[in-house]
Amino acid sequence: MTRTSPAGTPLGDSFHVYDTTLRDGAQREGISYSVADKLLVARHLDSLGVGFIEGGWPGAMPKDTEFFARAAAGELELKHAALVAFGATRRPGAKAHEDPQVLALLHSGAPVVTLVAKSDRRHVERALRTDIAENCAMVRDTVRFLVGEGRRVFLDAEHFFDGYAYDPACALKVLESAVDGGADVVVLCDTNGGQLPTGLAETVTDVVARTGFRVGIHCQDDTSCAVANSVAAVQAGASHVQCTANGYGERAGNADLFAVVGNLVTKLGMPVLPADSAAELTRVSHALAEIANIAPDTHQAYVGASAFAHKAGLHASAIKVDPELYNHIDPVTVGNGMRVLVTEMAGRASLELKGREFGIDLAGQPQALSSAVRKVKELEAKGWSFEAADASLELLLRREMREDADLPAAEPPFTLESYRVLLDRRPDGAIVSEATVKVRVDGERVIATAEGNGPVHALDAALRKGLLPHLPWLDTVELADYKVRILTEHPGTDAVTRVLVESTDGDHEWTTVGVHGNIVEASWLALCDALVHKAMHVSQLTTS
Ligand SMILES: CC(=O)SCCNC(=O)CCNC(=O)[C@H](O)C(C)(C)COP(=O)(O)OP(=O)(O)OC[C@H]1O[C@@H](n2cnc3c(N)ncnc32)[C@H](O)[C@@H]1OP(=O)(O)O
Ligand SMILES: CC(=O)C(=O)O
Repeated sequence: MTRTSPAGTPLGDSFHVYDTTLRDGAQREGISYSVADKLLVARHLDSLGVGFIEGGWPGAMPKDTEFFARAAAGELELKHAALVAFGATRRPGAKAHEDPQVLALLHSGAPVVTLVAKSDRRHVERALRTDIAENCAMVRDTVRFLVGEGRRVFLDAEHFFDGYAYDPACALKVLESAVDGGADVVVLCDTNGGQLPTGLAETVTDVVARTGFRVGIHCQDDTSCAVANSVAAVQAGASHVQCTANGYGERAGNADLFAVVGNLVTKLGMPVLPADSAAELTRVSHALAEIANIAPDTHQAYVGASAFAHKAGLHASAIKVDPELYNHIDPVTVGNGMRVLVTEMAGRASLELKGREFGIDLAGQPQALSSAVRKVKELEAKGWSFEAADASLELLLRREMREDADLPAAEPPFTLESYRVLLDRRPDGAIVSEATVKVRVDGERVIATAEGNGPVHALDAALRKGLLPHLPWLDTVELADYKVRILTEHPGTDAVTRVLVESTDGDHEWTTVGVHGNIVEASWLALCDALVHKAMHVSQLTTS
């Protein structure tokens, strides 16, 4: 079922994108938001245009209570979203208007409250240790009290799918009690995350048909189907979808907001966010990963750095004709971009496309192209890896294209005569490396020696010392990262070392690779490529 407004404008209250990053997302092992983090997350989510932001459980945790207090005091001005306080119904045998946890929800100042309630008879009887009638009274009373106080109330029916399979009448009674009390939406929760899309959709269809209630969906990701389950629920009639940024959540997580919204917008044509928001999905996803202090998942659908990265040569050959042939959407729609990766799986098309990224037109150079493909495959078989080392790949391509007089030289601005590295263990236990390099630059023979805290550091320092008077731009170049991997995958042959060097000049970063049986030589090769790459771009700037 596709719900679109005729004008393509956001669906507003007829469809809810409900974010629970700050509550369910915070239940992920390893996440601990400060109050300032929570305010920042809420601002990002609001900028995206989600309808509801569940801020946490006021009264249960001091940080959540403070978050709502600071939001109410003016630190959180929401343009799109309504702030939601989450909490449980009154306790069995208590009065809603006297239950301190219910009062904390009211006093949070949030205009919307989501109450969690048991809807599986086994939970009611064994975990809550009460009967169905009292459970339903807890729901009805608490909703009615909060609605009477002017709050909009949603009900999260915990363990709904398991409960409905076990005792449907009991599960439906809980929903009826909520609606009787004045709840706007009853949210069917796959709390244990064990559902699969077909069965879950059947239940949603059934509940919508039997009750006519406005139904929402909340899916945990224990079968890795949270996104599929959420989308299936929407197709079956749910008009409120709960999800979290990047799928953060209890155990295996929750439905990923960016994939759920990506699917609803681009596959079902449902304008569930304001018009420009889809293009912000990638940026916001990465910003929220940063705040959670979790490295972004590069393979995340829609927003991951690899979501539109193509490695196989056959893919590239079709993409060369038309990118749509191998992309399920235009990546720009969700603020992402397409990349072509060059590895041993590359063909001529991969290198031609990659060349375009570097500003090199290889289309009319079939021989250079074939020779570059052969070289990439040979080197990758020996342990080189170009997919993470664009700068070395660019140099390789330019060297293959050396016939083309218009291209800047990819030749080193210096030539090596020799280098020597010494390791000195001093009497106090300190280990110091010393390197001497002998190079030719500007027709001069230069000999330079420097110390460093390791052989590669010393080598880098000696090279810079010798070259700096001749190549002043070297002053801006810094080694930003250095990664080493020992490759032992070729049985019967000696291990080789792969070194990746990331360099920066303050404006740009570039990565180069070196492979050799000796770690110092592997590092030297990567360092040289880094400097040659910079030199090439300096000469490009001065000649253009
Ligand atoms: C499915 C979900 O993810 S829902 C969100 C769950 N989130 C959290 O639990 C995080 C915040 N929780 C907390 O800080 C604490 O658990 C609190 C403050 C809520 C409760 O703490 P305590 O009072 O010490 O109780 P405790 O955590 O041991 O047990 C929960 C109690 O709530 C009761 N309870 C559970 N669900 C409900 C409900 N839907 N309505 C009313 N009471 C409930 C339990 O029966 C239990 O009661 P008991 O103390 O009489 O045994
Ligand atoms: C409410 C909730 O987080 C759940 O049922 O999983």
